[in-house]
Amino acid sequence: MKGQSNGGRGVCSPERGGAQDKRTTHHNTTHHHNGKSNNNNGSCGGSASSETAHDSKKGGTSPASEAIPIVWPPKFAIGLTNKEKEEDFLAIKGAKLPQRPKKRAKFIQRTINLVSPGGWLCDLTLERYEVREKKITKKINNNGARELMYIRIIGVNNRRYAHIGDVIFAVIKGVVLNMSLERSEVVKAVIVRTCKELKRDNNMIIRYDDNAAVERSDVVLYEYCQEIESNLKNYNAVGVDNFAIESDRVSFSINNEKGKTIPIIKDCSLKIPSGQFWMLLGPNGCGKSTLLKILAGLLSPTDGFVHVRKPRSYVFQNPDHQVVMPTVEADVAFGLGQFNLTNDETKLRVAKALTAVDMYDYLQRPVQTLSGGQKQRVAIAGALVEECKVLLLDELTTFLDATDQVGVIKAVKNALSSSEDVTALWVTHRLEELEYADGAVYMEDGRVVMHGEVSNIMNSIEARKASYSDDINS
Ligand SMILES: Nc1ncnc2c1ncn2[C@@H]1O[C@H](COP(=O)(O)OP(=O)(O)OP(=O)(O)O)[C@@H](O)[C@H]1O
Repeated sequence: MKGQSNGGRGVCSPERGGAQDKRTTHHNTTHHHNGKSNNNNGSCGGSASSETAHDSKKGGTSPASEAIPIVWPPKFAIGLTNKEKEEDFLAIKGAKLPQRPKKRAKFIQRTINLVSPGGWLCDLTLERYEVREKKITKKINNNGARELMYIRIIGVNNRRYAHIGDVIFAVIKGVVLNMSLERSEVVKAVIVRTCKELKRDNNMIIRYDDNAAVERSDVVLYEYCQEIESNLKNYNAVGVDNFAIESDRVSFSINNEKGKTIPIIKDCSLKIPSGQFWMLLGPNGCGKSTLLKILAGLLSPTDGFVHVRKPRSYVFQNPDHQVVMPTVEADVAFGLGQFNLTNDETKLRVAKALTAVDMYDYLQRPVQTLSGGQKQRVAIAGALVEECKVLLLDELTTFLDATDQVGVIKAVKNALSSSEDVTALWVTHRLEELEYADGAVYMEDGRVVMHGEVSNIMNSIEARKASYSDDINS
Protein backbone atom coordinates (compact mmCIF):
# COMPACT_ATOMS: atom_id res chain seq x y z
CA MET A 1 0.00 0.00 0.00
CA LYS A 2 2.15 2.67 -1.24
CA GLY A 3 2.13 6.07 0.32
CA GLN A 4 0.03 4.96 3.19
CA SER A 5 0.25 7.11 6.27
CA ASN A 6 0.64 5.22 9.47
CA GLY A 7 0.00 8.20 11.64
CA GLY A 8 2.91 7.56 13.94
CA ARG A 9 6.43 6.41 14.24
CA GLY A 10 6.00 3.57 11.86
CA VAL A 11 7.59 0.83 13.90
CA CYS A 12 4.78 -1.27 15.09
CA SER A 13 4.90 -4.16 17.49
CA PRO A 14 1.49 -5.78 17.38
CA GLU A 15 2.35 -7.69 20.54
CA ARG A 16 2.82 -4.36 22.21
CA GLY A 17 -0.18 -2.47 21.12
CA GLY A 18 -1.29 -3.58 17.68
CA ALA A 19 -1.39 -1.11 14.89
CA GLN A 20 -1.28 1.87 17.12
CA ASP A 21 1.63 4.18 17.45
CA LYS A 22 3.88 2.46 19.91
CA ARG A 23 4.43 5.66 21.78
CA THR A 24 0.90 5.48 23.04
CA THR A 25 0.79 1.81 23.86
CA HIS A 26 2.17 -0.49 26.47
CA HIS A 27 3.82 -3.81 26.51
CA ASN A 28 1.04 -6.25 27.13
CA THR A 29 2.74 -9.59 27.09
CA THR A 30 2.72 -10.86 30.62
CA HIS A 31 4.70 -13.68 32.10
CA HIS A 32 3.46 -13.37 35.59
CA HIS A 33 2.13 -16.83 36.21
CA ASN A 34 3.74 -20.10 36.64
CA GLY A 35 2.36 -23.48 37.25
CA LYS A 36 3.22 -23.67 40.89
CA SER A 37 2.16 -20.32 42.13
CA ASN A 38 -1.13 -20.45 40.35
CA ASN A 39 -2.23 -23.75 41.62
CA ASN A 40 -4.59 -23.33 44.47
CA ASN A 41 -4.67 -27.00 45.14
CA GLY A 42 -1.05 -27.70 44.90
CA SER A 43 -0.78 -30.48 47.43
CA CYS A 44 0.14 -33.83 46.06
CA GLY A 45 -2.70 -36.29 45.85
CA GLY A 46 -4.46 -38.23 43.20
CA SER A 47 -1.66 -39.41 41.04
CA ALA A 48 0.84 -38.28 43.63
CA SER A 49 4.18 -37.23 42.26
CA SER A 50 4.30 -37.29 38.57
CA GLU A 51 7.44 -39.35 38.53
CA THR A 52 5.46 -42.06 40.14
CA ALA A 53 2.55 -41.44 37.86
CA HIS A 54 4.79 -41.33 34.88
CA ASP A 55 6.80 -44.41 35.60
CA SER A 56 4.07 -46.62 36.81
CA LYS A 57 1.48 -45.61 34.28
CA LYS A 58 3.50 -45.22 31.21
CA GLY A 59 5.47 -48.30 31.74
CA GLY A 60 8.98 -47.19 32.29
CA THR A 61 9.77 -44.23 30.07
CA SER A 62 12.02 -42.52 32.50
CA PRO A 63 12.05 -38.75 32.69
CA ALA A 64 15.13 -36.83 31.68
CA SER A 65 17.73 -36.27 34.36
CA GLU A 66 16.42 -32.77 35.04
CA ALA A 67 13.84 -33.18 37.78
CA ILE A 68 10.57 -31.52 36.98
CA PRO A 69 8.32 -30.84 39.93
CA ILE A 70 4.78 -31.76 39.18
CA VAL A 71 1.92 -29.81 40.59
CA TRP A 72 -1.19 -31.76 41.30
CA PRO A 73 -3.97 -31.29 40.59
CA PRO A 74 -3.38 -29.19 37.50
CA LYS A 75 -5.06 -25.89 37.25
CA PHE A 76 -6.42 -26.59 33.81
CA ALA A 77 -7.44 -29.71 32.07
CA ILE A 78 -7.98 -29.61 28.40
CA GLY A 79 -10.11 -31.90 26.38
CA LEU A 80 -10.15 -31.73 22.65
CA THR A 81 -13.35 -32.92 21.16
CA ASN A 82 -14.74 -33.33 17.73
CA LYS A 83 -17.06 -35.83 16.14
CA GLU A 84 -14.61 -38.63 16.48
CA LYS A 85 -13.95 -37.74 20.07
CA GLU A 86 -17.61 -37.59 20.86
CA GLU A 87 -17.83 -41.19 19.82
CA ASP A 88 -14.88 -41.96 22.04
CA PHE A 89 -16.55 -40.36 25.00
CA LEU A 90 -19.73 -42.10 24.18
CA ALA A 91 -17.96 -45.44 24.14
CA ILE A 92 -16.28 -44.72 27.45
CA LYS A 93 -19.26 -43.48 29.33
CA GLY A 94 -21.92 -45.53 27.67
CA ALA A 95 -23.87 -42.32 27.27
CA LYS A 96 -24.69 -39.91 24.54
CA LEU A 97 -22.57 -36.80 24.58
CA PRO A 98 -24.87 -33.79 24.76
CA GLN A 99 -24.81 -31.70 21.63
CA ARG A 100 -25.53 -28.33 23.23
CA PRO A 101 -22.24 -26.66 24.04
CA LYS A 102 -22.95 -25.85 27.67
CA LYS A 103 -24.21 -29.31 28.48
CA ARG A 104 -21.47 -30.90 26.50
CA ALA A 105 -18.91 -28.81 28.33
CA LYS A 106 -20.29 -29.94 31.67
CA PHE A 107 -20.26 -33.51 30.56
CA ILE A 108 -16.67 -33.23 29.49
CA GLN A 109 -15.84 -31.46 32.68
CA ARG A 110 -17.22 -34.32 34.69
CA THR A 111 -15.29 -36.78 32.62
CA ILE A 112 -12.07 -34.89 32.91
CA ASN A 113 -12.68 -34.41 36.61
CA LEU A 114 -12.03 -38.07 36.98
CA VAL A 115 -8.50 -37.51 35.91
CA SER A 116 -7.80 -34.03 37.20
CA PRO A 117 -9.94 -33.45 40.27
CA GLY A 118 -10.16 -29.89 41.43
CA GLY A 119 -8.62 -28.53 38.29
CA TRP A 120 -9.99 -25.85 36.11
CA LEU A 121 -11.14 -27.22 32.86
CA CYS A 122 -10.69 -26.12 29.32
CA ASP A 123 -12.80 -27.82 26.77
CA LEU A 124 -11.49 -27.19 23.32
CA THR A 125 -14.08 -28.11 20.80
CA LEU A 126 -13.06 -28.33 17.22
CA GLU A 127 -15.85 -26.83 15.21
CA ARG A 128 -16.26 -26.39 11.56
CA TYR A 129 -15.95 -23.19 9.64
CA GLU A 130 -17.56 -20.44 11.54
CA VAL A 131 -15.68 -19.56 14.69
CA ARG A 132 -12.60 -17.43 14.52
CA GLU A 133 -9.80 -17.03 16.96
CA LYS A 134 -10.86 -13.75 18.45
CA LYS A 135 -14.30 -15.04 19.46
CA ILE A 136 -13.16 -18.03 21.33
CA THR A 137 -13.46 -17.83 25.04
CA LYS A 138 -16.56 -17.91 27.08
CA LYS A 139 -16.45 -18.23 30.82
CA ILE A 140 -19.07 -20.32 32.48
CA ASN A 141 -19.45 -20.46 36.19
CA ASN A 142 -19.82 -23.93 37.44
CA ASN A 143 -21.77 -23.68 40.70
CA GLY A 144 -19.07 -21.47 42.11
CA ALA A 145 -16.94 -24.51 42.72
CA ARG A 146 -14.67 -23.95 39.81
CA GLU A 147 -14.78 -22.33 36.48
CA LEU A 148 -14.83 -23.83 33.12
CA MET A 149 -13.33 -22.13 30.17
CA TYR A 150 -15.29 -23.21 27.18
CA ILE A 151 -13.37 -22.65 24.02
CA ARG A 152 -14.50 -23.27 20.52
CA ILE A 153 -11.91 -23.62 17.84
CA ILE A 154 -12.35 -24.09 14.16
CA GLY A 155 -10.94 -27.22 12.69
CA VAL A 156 -11.80 -27.52 9.06
CA ASN A 157 -8.83 -29.56 8.10
CA ASN A 158 -5.53 -30.52 9.58
CA ARG A 159 -3.88 -27.32 8.55
CA ARG A 160 -6.27 -25.32 10.59
CA TYR A 161 -5.35 -27.09 13.74
CA ALA A 162 -2.30 -24.89 13.80
CA HIS A 163 -4.37 -22.32 15.56
CA ILE A 164 -5.20 -24.51 18.45
CA GLY A 165 -1.74 -24.14 19.82
CA ASP A 166 -1.90 -20.39 19.55
CA VAL A 167 -5.22 -20.30 21.27
CA ILE A 168 -4.17 -22.52 24.10
CA PHE A 169 -1.05 -20.50 24.40
CA ALA A 170 -2.95 -17.24 24.55
CA VAL A 171 -5.65 -18.41 26.89
CA ILE A 172 -3.81 -20.45 29.42
CA LYS A 173 -0.31 -19.12 29.22
CA GLY A 174 0.98 -19.24 32.71
CA VAL A 175 -0.87 -22.23 34.05
CA VAL A 176 -0.18 -25.90 34.27
CA LEU A 177 -1.54 -27.96 31.48
CA ASN A 178 -3.09 -31.31 31.58
CA MET A 179 -4.14 -32.42 28.20
CA SER A 180 -6.21 -35.05 26.67
CA LEU A 181 -5.28 -35.13 23.05
CA GLU A 182 -6.72 -36.03 19.77
CA ARG A 183 -5.37 -39.04 18.01
CA SER A 184 -4.51 -36.79 15.13
CA GLU A 185 -0.77 -36.41 14.80
CA VAL A 186 -1.24 -32.92 13.53
CA VAL A 187 -3.18 -31.80 16.53
CA LYS A 188 -0.62 -33.45 18.71
CA ALA A 189 2.16 -31.63 16.97
CA VAL A 190 0.50 -28.31 17.57
CA ILE A 191 -0.01 -29.08 21.20
CA VAL A 192 3.59 -30.11 21.41
CA ARG A 193 4.66 -26.78 20.04
CA THR A 194 2.48 -25.06 22.59
CA CYS A 195 4.00 -27.13 25.36
CA LYS A 196 7.40 -26.15 24.18
CA GLU A 197 6.54 -22.49 24.13
CA LEU A 198 4.92 -22.65 27.51
CA LYS A 199 7.88 -24.37 28.98
CA ARG A 200 10.37 -22.07 27.34
CA ASP A 201 8.56 -18.87 28.22
CA ASN A 202 7.29 -19.74 31.65
CA ASN A 203 9.36 -22.66 32.76
CA MET A 204 6.14 -24.50 33.17
CA ILE A 205 5.23 -28.00 33.93
CA ILE A 206 3.35 -29.71 31.20
CA ARG A 207 1.32 -32.80 31.67
CA TYR A 208 0.67 -34.57 28.49
CA ASP A 209 -1.94 -37.18 28.08
CA ASP A 210 -1.98 -39.08 24.88
CA ASN A 211 -5.39 -40.51 24.08
CA ALA A 212 -6.07 -41.27 27.69
CA ALA A 213 -9.71 -40.43 27.36
CA VAL A 214 -9.87 -42.79 24.47
CA GLU A 215 -8.23 -45.64 26.25
CA ARG A 216 -9.34 -45.26 29.84
CA SER A 217 -11.70 -42.96 31.61
CA ASP A 218 -10.19 -42.99 35.06
CA VAL A 219 -6.46 -42.85 34.63
CA VAL A 220 -4.36 -40.49 32.62
CA LEU A 221 -1.05 -41.44 31.20
CA TYR A 222 1.41 -38.67 31.71
CA GLU A 223 4.54 -37.90 29.90
CA TYR A 224 7.05 -35.17 30.37
CA CYS A 225 7.46 -32.35 28.02
CA GLN A 226 11.07 -33.30 27.37
CA GLU A 227 9.83 -36.47 25.83
CA ILE A 228 7.39 -34.53 23.75
CA GLU A 229 10.07 -32.17 22.66
CA SER A 230 12.37 -34.97 21.75
CA ASN A 231 9.65 -36.26 19.49
CA LEU A 232 9.19 -32.97 17.75
CA LYS A 233 11.14 -34.03 14.73
CA ASN A 234 8.48 -36.61 14.04
CA TYR A 235 5.85 -34.00 13.54
CA ASN A 236 5.31 -31.82 10.60
CA ALA A 237 2.61 -29.26 11.06
CA VAL A 238 2.29 -25.55 10.70
CA GLY A 239 4.20 -23.76 13.42
CA VAL A 240 6.08 -26.82 14.56
CA ASP A 241 9.16 -26.63 12.36
CA ASN A 242 11.84 -24.05 12.69
CA PHE A 243 10.03 -21.43 10.69
CA ALA A 244 9.75 -17.94 12.08
CA ILE A 245 7.07 -16.89 9.62
CA GLU A 246 4.37 -19.09 8.18
CA SER A 247 1.16 -18.46 6.43
CA ASP A 248 -1.16 -21.19 5.37
CA ARG A 249 -3.75 -20.54 2.69
CA VAL A 250 -4.24 -16.99 3.79
CA SER A 251 -6.86 -14.90 2.04
CA PHE A 252 -7.94 -11.34 2.61
CA SER A 253 -10.86 -9.49 1.08
CA ILE A 254 -12.37 -6.08 1.42
CA ASN A 255 -15.88 -4.88 0.76
CA ASN A 256 -16.08 -1.96 -1.60
CA GLU A 257 -18.55 0.87 -1.22
CA LYS A 258 -21.15 -1.07 -3.21
CA GLY A 259 -20.84 -3.94 -0.75
CA LYS A 260 -19.04 -6.14 -3.25
CA THR A 261 -16.31 -8.38 -1.86
CA ILE A 262 -12.95 -7.74 -3.47
CA PRO A 263 -10.28 -10.38 -2.91
CA ILE A 264 -6.85 -8.85 -2.29
CA ILE A 265 -4.87 -11.82 -0.98
CA LYS A 266 -5.72 -15.25 -2.33
CA ASP A 267 -4.76 -18.51 -0.72
CA CYS A 268 -1.19 -17.47 0.14
CA SER A 269 1.10 -20.00 1.79
CA LEU A 270 4.72 -19.36 2.68
CA LYS A 271 7.36 -20.54 5.12
CA ILE A 272 10.40 -18.53 6.13
CA PRO A 273 13.09 -20.22 8.20
CA SER A 274 14.25 -18.67 11.42
CA GLY A 275 17.27 -16.38 11.26
CA GLN A 276 17.04 -15.67 7.54
CA PHE A 277 16.57 -12.56 5.44
CA TRP A 278 13.83 -13.08 2.87
CA MET A 279 12.28 -10.79 0.35
CA LEU A 280 8.69 -10.55 -0.74
CA LEU A 281 8.37 -9.09 -4.17
CA GLY A 282 6.04 -8.68 -7.07
CA PRO A 283 4.50 -5.99 -9.26
CA ASN A 284 2.78 -2.90 -7.88
CA GLY A 285 -0.57 -3.68 -6.37
CA CYS A 286 -0.07 -7.45 -6.20
CA GLY A 287 -0.71 -7.46 -2.44
CA LYS A 288 2.76 -7.47 -0.86
CA SER A 289 2.03 -4.81 1.75
CA THR A 290 -1.32 -6.32 2.57
CA LEU A 291 0.21 -9.75 3.13
CA LEU A 292 2.95 -8.20 5.24
CA LYS A 293 0.38 -6.46 7.40
CA ILE A 294 -1.44 -9.75 7.88
CA LEU A 295 1.82 -11.35 8.98
CA ALA A 296 2.35 -8.42 11.33
CA GLY A 297 -1.06 -8.93 12.88
CA LEU A 298 -2.19 -5.51 11.71
CA LEU A 299 -4.84 -7.03 9.46
CA SER A 300 -6.80 -10.19 10.16
CA PRO A 301 -6.98 -12.69 7.35
CA THR A 302 -10.41 -13.46 5.99
CA ASP A 303 -9.34 -17.06 5.80
CA GLY A 304 -6.30 -19.21 6.52
CA PHE A 305 -3.71 -19.15 9.26
CA VAL A 306 -0.63 -17.24 10.21
CA HIS A 307 2.16 -18.12 12.56
CA VAL A 308 4.81 -15.48 13.20
CA ARG A 309 7.30 -15.69 16.00
CA LYS A 310 6.90 -12.97 18.57
CA PRO A 311 7.65 -10.24 19.36
CA ARG A 312 7.46 -9.05 15.78
CA SER A 313 7.91 -5.51 14.52
CA TYR A 314 6.59 -3.86 11.41
CA VAL A 315 8.51 -0.96 9.90
CA PHE A 316 6.66 1.27 7.46
CA GLN A 317 8.08 2.54 4.23
CA ASN A 318 8.02 6.29 4.75
CA PRO A 319 11.16 7.40 6.64
CA ASP A 320 9.48 10.61 7.72
CA HIS A 321 7.08 8.56 9.79
CA GLN A 322 9.79 6.47 11.36
CA VAL A 323 11.67 8.64 13.73
CA VAL A 324 10.09 11.37 15.78
CA MET A 325 12.08 11.95 18.95
CA PRO A 326 14.65 14.77 19.05
CA THR A 327 17.78 12.64 19.05
CA VAL A 328 18.72 9.23 17.75
CA GLU A 329 19.37 7.94 21.26
CA ALA A 330 16.04 9.20 22.60
CA ASP A 331 14.21 7.75 19.64
CA VAL A 332 15.65 4.28 19.91
CA ALA A 333 15.25 4.29 23.69
CA PHE A 334 11.64 5.36 23.52
CA GLY A 335 10.14 1.92 23.15
CA LEU A 336 12.04 0.68 26.17
CA GLY A 337 9.94 2.76 28.54
CA GLN A 338 7.57 -0.17 28.92
CA PHE A 339 10.24 -2.57 30.18
CA ASN A 340 11.17 -0.96 33.47
CA LEU A 341 14.91 -1.03 32.77
CA THR A 342 17.62 0.87 34.61
CA ASN A 343 19.39 3.71 32.81
CA ASP A 344 22.44 1.55 32.26
CA GLU A 345 20.41 -1.29 30.82
CA THR A 346 18.61 1.11 28.52
CA LYS A 347 21.88 2.63 27.29
CA LEU A 348 23.34 -0.78 26.69
CA ARG A 349 20.39 -1.97 24.65
CA VAL A 350 20.26 1.23 22.63
CA ALA A 351 23.99 0.97 21.91
CA LYS A 352 23.62 -2.64 20.83
CA ALA A 353 20.70 -1.90 18.53
CA LEU A 354 22.39 1.11 16.94
CA THR A 355 25.62 -0.81 16.48
CA ALA A 356 23.70 -3.56 14.71
CA VAL A 357 22.52 -1.06 12.09
CA ASP A 358 25.85 0.77 12.05
CA MET A 359 24.41 3.97 13.51
CA TYR A 360 26.09 4.10 16.89
CA ASP A 361 28.20 7.09 15.86
CA TYR A 362 25.00 9.04 15.40
CA LEU A 363 23.81 8.50 18.98
CA GLN A 364 23.48 12.17 19.85
CA ARG A 365 22.49 13.43 16.43
CA PRO A 366 19.25 15.39 16.06
CA VAL A 367 17.01 13.20 13.95
CA GLN A 368 16.11 15.97 11.52
CA THR A 369 19.72 15.99 10.34
CA LEU A 370 19.56 12.34 9.22
CA SER A 371 19.16 11.18 5.66
CA GLY A 372 16.19 9.00 4.72
CA GLY A 373 18.29 5.85 4.86
CA GLN A 374 19.75 6.79 8.23
CA LYS A 375 16.25 7.37 9.57
CA GLN A 376 15.24 3.93 8.34
CA ARG A 377 18.21 2.40 10.12
CA VAL A 378 17.25 4.21 13.32
CA ALA A 379 13.71 2.89 12.90
CA ILE A 380 15.08 -0.63 12.53
CA ALA A 381 17.17 -0.09 15.65
CA GLY A 382 13.95 0.95 17.38
CA ALA A 383 12.52 -2.46 16.54
CA LEU A 384 15.67 -4.37 17.44
CA VAL A 385 16.02 -2.66 20.80
CA GLU A 386 12.80 -4.34 21.89
CA GLU A 387 14.39 -7.65 21.01
CA CYS A 388 11.91 -8.51 18.34
CA LYS A 389 12.24 -11.92 16.75
CA VAL A 390 10.74 -10.99 13.42
CA LEU A 391 11.23 -7.80 11.42
CA LEU A 392 8.59 -7.07 8.80
CA LEU A 393 9.90 -4.32 6.56
CA ASP A 394 7.64 -2.65 4.05
CA GLU A 395 9.45 -1.16 1.05
CA LEU A 396 11.95 0.73 3.15
CA THR A 397 14.01 1.76 0.17
CA THR A 398 11.20 3.29 -1.89
CA PHE A 399 12.21 6.86 -1.12
CA LEU A 400 15.96 6.29 -0.87
CA ASP A 401 18.82 6.93 -3.23
CA ALA A 402 21.10 4.08 -4.24
CA THR A 403 23.62 4.62 -1.42
CA ASP A 404 21.01 4.76 1.29
CA GLN A 405 19.21 1.81 -0.27
CA VAL A 406 22.22 -0.45 0.07
CA GLY A 407 23.01 0.99 3.52
CA VAL A 408 19.58 -0.01 4.85
CA ILE A 409 19.71 -3.50 3.34
CA LYS A 410 23.13 -4.06 4.81
CA ALA A 411 21.92 -2.76 8.16
CA VAL A 412 19.20 -5.40 8.19
CA LYS A 413 21.66 -8.10 7.11
CA ASN A 414 24.04 -7.02 9.84
CA ALA A 415 21.27 -6.96 12.43
CA LEU A 416 20.43 -10.54 11.54
CA SER A 417 23.99 -11.74 11.69
CA SER A 418 24.62 -10.07 15.04
CA SER A 419 21.62 -11.76 16.58
CA GLU A 420 20.92 -15.43 16.94
CA ASP A 421 17.40 -15.73 15.76
CA VAL A 422 16.03 -12.55 14.25
CA THR A 423 14.24 -13.18 10.97
CA ALA A 424 13.40 -10.48 8.44
CA LEU A 425 10.90 -10.28 5.63
CA TRP A 426 11.58 -7.39 3.31
CA VAL A 427 8.99 -6.18 0.85
CA THR A 428 10.38 -4.69 -2.30
CA HIS A 429 9.65 -4.33 -5.95
CA ARG A 430 13.32 -3.73 -6.76
CA LEU A 431 14.73 -6.81 -8.34
CA GLU A 432 18.34 -5.87 -7.70
CA GLU A 433 17.78 -6.09 -3.93
CA LEU A 434 17.24 -9.83 -4.28
CA GLU A 435 20.97 -10.48 -4.32
CA TYR A 436 21.07 -9.78 -0.57
CA ALA A 437 18.31 -12.22 0.31
CA ASP A 438 18.51 -15.78 1.64
CA GLY A 439 15.25 -16.62 -0.03
CA ALA A 440 12.30 -14.99 -1.69
CA VAL A 441 8.58 -15.09 -2.16
CA TYR A 442 7.16 -13.78 -5.39
CA MET A 443 3.55 -12.62 -5.69
CA GLU A 444 1.29 -11.79 -8.56
CA ASP A 445 -2.32 -10.71 -8.41
CA GLY A 446 -2.74 -11.51 -4.73
CA ARG A 447 -1.17 -14.97 -4.96
CA VAL A 448 2.19 -16.40 -4.00
CA VAL A 449 3.36 -17.80 -7.29
CA MET A 450 6.96 -18.66 -6.35
CA HIS A 451 8.68 -19.32 -3.09
CA GLY A 452 12.20 -20.46 -2.32
CA GLU A 453 15.70 -20.01 -3.66
CA VAL A 454 16.71 -16.58 -4.85
CA SER A 455 18.34 -17.78 -8.07
CA ASN A 456 15.23 -19.67 -9.16
CA ILE A 457 13.02 -16.74 -8.39
CA MET A 458 15.37 -14.34 -10.11
CA ASN A 459 15.40 -16.46 -13.28
CA SER A 460 11.70 -16.84 -13.24
CA ILE A 461 11.11 -13.14 -12.75
CA GLU A 462 13.47 -12.35 -15.59
CA ALA A 463 11.44 -14.65 -17.79
CA ARG A 464 8.20 -12.95 -16.79
CA LYS A 465 9.60 -9.48 -16.77
CA ALA A 466 8.18 -8.42 -20.08
CA SER A 467 4.69 -8.58 -18.64
CA TYR A 468 5.36 -6.01 -15.97
CA SER A 469 8.61 -4.33 -16.89
CA ASP A 470 7.18 -1.02 -15.80
CA ASP A 471 6.65 -2.29 -12.28
CA ILE A 472 9.75 -4.24 -11.47
CA ASN A 473 12.86 -2.17 -11.02
CA SER A 474 10.92 1.04 -11.49
N1 LIG B 1 -8.21 -1.01 2.13
C1 LIG B 1 -8.21 -1.17 0.81
N2 LIG B 1 -9.24 -0.74 0.06
C2 LIG B 1 -9.24 -0.91 -1.28
N3 LIG B 1 -8.25 -1.51 -1.95
C3 LIG B 1 -7.21 -1.95 -1.25
C4 LIG B 1 -7.12 -1.80 0.16
N4 LIG B 1 -5.97 -2.35 0.57
C5 LIG B 1 -5.36 -2.80 -0.54
N5 LIG B 1 -6.11 -2.56 -1.61
C6 LIG B 1 -5.77 -2.92 -2.99
O1 LIG B 1 -5.21 -4.18 -2.95
C7 LIG B 1 -4.15 -4.31 -3.86
C8 LIG B 1 -2.87 -4.69 -3.15
O2 LIG B 1 -2.39 -3.60 -2.42
P1 LIG B 1 -0.98 -3.63 -1.71
O3 LIG B 1 -0.70 -2.28 -1.17
O4 LIG B 1 -0.95 -4.76 -0.76
O5 LIG B 1 -0.05 -3.96 -2.93
P2 LIG B 1 1.52 -3.89 -3.05
O6 LIG B 1 1.95 -5.10 -3.79
O7 LIG B 1 2.14 -3.67 -1.72
O8 LIG B 1 1.69 -2.63 -3.96
P3 LIG B 1 2.90 -1.58 -4.06
O9 LIG B 1 4.10 -2.32 -4.54
O10 LIG B 1 2.40 -0.61 -5.07
O11 LIG B 1 3.08 -0.95 -2.71
C9 LIG B 1 -4.06 -2.98 -4.56
O12 LIG B 1 -4.78 -3.06 -5.76
C10 LIG B 1 -4.73 -2.03 -3.61
O13 LIG B 1 -5.28 -0.96 -4.27
